[in-house]
Amino acid sequence: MSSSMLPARSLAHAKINLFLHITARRDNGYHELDSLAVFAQTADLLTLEAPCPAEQGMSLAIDGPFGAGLEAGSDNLVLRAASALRLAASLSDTLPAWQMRLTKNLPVASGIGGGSADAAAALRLLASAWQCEDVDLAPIAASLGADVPVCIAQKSRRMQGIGEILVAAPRLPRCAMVLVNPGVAVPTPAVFRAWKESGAAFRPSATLPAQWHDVAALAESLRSTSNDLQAPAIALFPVIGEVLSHLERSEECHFARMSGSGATCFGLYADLDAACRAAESLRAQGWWADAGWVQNTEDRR
Ligand SMILES: C[C@](O)(CO)[C@H](O)COP(=O)(O)OP(=O)(O)OC[C@H]1O[C@@H](n2ccc(N)nc2=O)[C@H](O)[C@@H]1O
Ligand SMILES: Nc1ncnc2c1ncn2[C@@H]1O[C@H](COP(=O)(O)OP(=O)(O)OP(=O)(O)O)[C@@H](O)[C@H]1O
Repeated sequence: MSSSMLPARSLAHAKINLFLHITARRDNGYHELDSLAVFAQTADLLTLEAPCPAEQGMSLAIDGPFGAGLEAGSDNLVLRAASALRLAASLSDTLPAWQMRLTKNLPVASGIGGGSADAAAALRLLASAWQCEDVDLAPIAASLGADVPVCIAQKSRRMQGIGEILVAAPRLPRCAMVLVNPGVAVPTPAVFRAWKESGAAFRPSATLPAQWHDVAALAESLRSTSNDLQAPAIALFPVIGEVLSHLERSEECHFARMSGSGATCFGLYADLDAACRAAESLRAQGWWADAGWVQNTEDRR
């Protein structure tokens, strides 16, 4: 990448699970899923600000509304992604390192895959900066976390296996979405554990049509699916139930559910103005709320 192309930026969009069925458990303790992941308009922003000599090493600065409290050390998924790419692509130690900046707009540990989206953005940007675009990012992504593979392309996808099997999603209608987070950080392993301890049965994969023509049809289909992690997450964090009732009562909301392992919940609307009004009333509860279009739907590719 020439310095005239700097800074290089990538948006890391929030991933939302419209449904999530737990279909099996692997010997390593991970769960097999059937899930429909879509991407919200709201996003973190990752920037490659400047190259620096290799011996200085990669560095990460973090700002943004959810930046405080997020460590910028080697455990950060952005730096873990950089190391994993270097290793997998057998890159020379003499390649320049980068000063990177993460603007953290998405709540942390909130079921919308913010850290995974950041890791995927780092893989995309650094593969270009280090001119190794021909390296297959999928296995590197999978080694970083179950949600990272789907965040590479940031397109609506059916996620299966533990998240590494990505298949085409039905065609989605133009759809506005509200995201609401009540400010509790939810550790994903604890919610999977609570699901297991509840004794719930595995659920079959969902049966979906090839497309949905409008939000009402999408909502009708989603009612025959489930987020199997929602009940255990509510048992651990009852405020999630309150968030859902507020969303369900908002005007013109077709459907509300928790995403991933929570605590963020989403509402679906045909109209962006209705979604913006709902987000405003949810913010009045003291919660983080965002309204925007679902990405890559029929008329928004
Ligand atoms: C709940 C989802 O967000 C749905 O998209 C993902 O399945 C979780 O993705 P993630 O946060 O990237 O997950 P990882 O960081 O790989 O795993 C965190 C922990 O969640 C549990 N885990 C995760 C994914 C999965 N398919 N089965 C699991 O049991 C495991 O206890 C694991 O140790
Ligand atoms: N760049 C990052 N952004 C957010 N969290 C990060 C990052 N790097 C490391 N982490 C750690 O990863 C954990 C999960 O964060 P993340 O925000 O991705 O959770 P999540 O939204 O629940 O993800 P998922 O929906 O994939 O389960 C947090 O405990 C956090 O400390």
